[in-house]
Amino acid sequence: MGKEHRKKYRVEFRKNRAPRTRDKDLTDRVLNEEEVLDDDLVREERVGGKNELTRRGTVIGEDVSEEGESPLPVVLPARHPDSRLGRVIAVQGLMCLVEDDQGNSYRCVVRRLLKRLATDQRHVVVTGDKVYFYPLPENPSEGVIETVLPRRGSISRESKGKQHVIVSNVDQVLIVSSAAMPRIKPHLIDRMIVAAEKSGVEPVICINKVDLVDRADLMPLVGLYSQLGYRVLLVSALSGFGLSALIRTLKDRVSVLAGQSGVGKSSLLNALDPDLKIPTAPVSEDTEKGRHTTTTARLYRFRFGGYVADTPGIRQFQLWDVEPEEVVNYFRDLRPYVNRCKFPNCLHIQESDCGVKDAVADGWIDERRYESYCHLVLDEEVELEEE
Ligand SMILES: Nc1nc2c(ncn2[C@@H]2O[C@H](COP(=O)(O)OP(=O)(O)OP(=O)(O)O)[C@@H](O)[C@H]2O)c(=O)[nH]1
Ligand SMILES: [Zn+2]
Repeated sequence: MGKEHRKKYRVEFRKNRAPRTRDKDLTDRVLNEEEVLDDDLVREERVGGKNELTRRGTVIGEDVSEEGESPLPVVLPARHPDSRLGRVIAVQGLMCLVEDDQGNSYRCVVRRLLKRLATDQRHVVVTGDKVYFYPLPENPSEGVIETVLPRRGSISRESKGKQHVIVSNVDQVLIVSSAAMPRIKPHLIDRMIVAAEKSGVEPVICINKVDLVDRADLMPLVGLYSQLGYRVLLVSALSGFGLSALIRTLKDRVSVLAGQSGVGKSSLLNALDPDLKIPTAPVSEDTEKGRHTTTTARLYRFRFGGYVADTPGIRQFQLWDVEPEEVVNYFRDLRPYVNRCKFPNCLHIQESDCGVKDAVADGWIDERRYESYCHLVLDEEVELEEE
């Protein structure tokens, strides 16, 4: 993708740096308390077919990672007796805001041992992480994060060869576009599908403003994506059409809404849950140089259950550093034909004896999808102007 976008993203990143924390007292208190616990390690053992967390042979908690996920690290920091599961909903400097499953929130610091374990990561804990934490007895609204559970479906950006996670454990990206004003841009949808697939997050295509068009006109597009196995939702924030289906999709999951400006992301969130207080005013730009700041997103809880992750940068959910050879892997309609190409390093653009191009010519692959593929491989910008 073009340098323009990357640059733009970085600027937005800087704008959103978290304020410096004023919670030195809490940090100090916790660090002192930790000395006692640091050498008391917990082992993960397989007990009765499940991964159990044990301290000196006693089962103290069950591994909550789902089947097929990477197992927890073998040695984990000790569990505090009051330890419980929570989800990080925001990271502000050294503080993390953690919510338990009842929706109570705690301001937490990260245990020092945990920080030491993560050597090459700047942020040990990021928004979206599932963690074990314990509240402090002297102030139950404050706590300490002990363990971060394995992540999956993280949205991250890459800079200088390193990956920076903006939000972890995202279940789905809602690719929001509008049926009109601005007109629908299938190439942009394809681009965001690739970004979602690369992140390991399920893309859901959401076409807003269907009140402005005849829905029958959208059917070819809906059919195309449905055939590829993607969920497509037709909605209108204005008329309320399709909003109950959208609520069912968002309920109890962590979602990101992405899409170009003006398609109605804010209007949709407002229509779904007017109590959702997502600030829209741009954060003032910080020009301080030489200090690295990473913005992570923030999770907002829907009143019907589930979260939406948001930060201005995340809405322009873009491709970061997808190599040309990699692109075809994220086009599920092109992928089956690559083994028919003569050249193993075929990019399916100019090469002869190309299985993908043959499939396009024979009508097995939608031409427009193939064009999207070519745009992405050739690093061409998708038309973004308003009509
Ligand atoms: N007709 C119609 N207009 C809508 C609908 N949803 C949003 N709009 C209008 O579209 C415009 C843009 O909506 P926003 O919600 O600000 O769009 P956004 O995607 O959040 O835009 P950014 O904040 O710039 O990313 C507003 O004028 C809305 O009133 C809809 O379902 N139908
Ligand atoms: Zn080929």
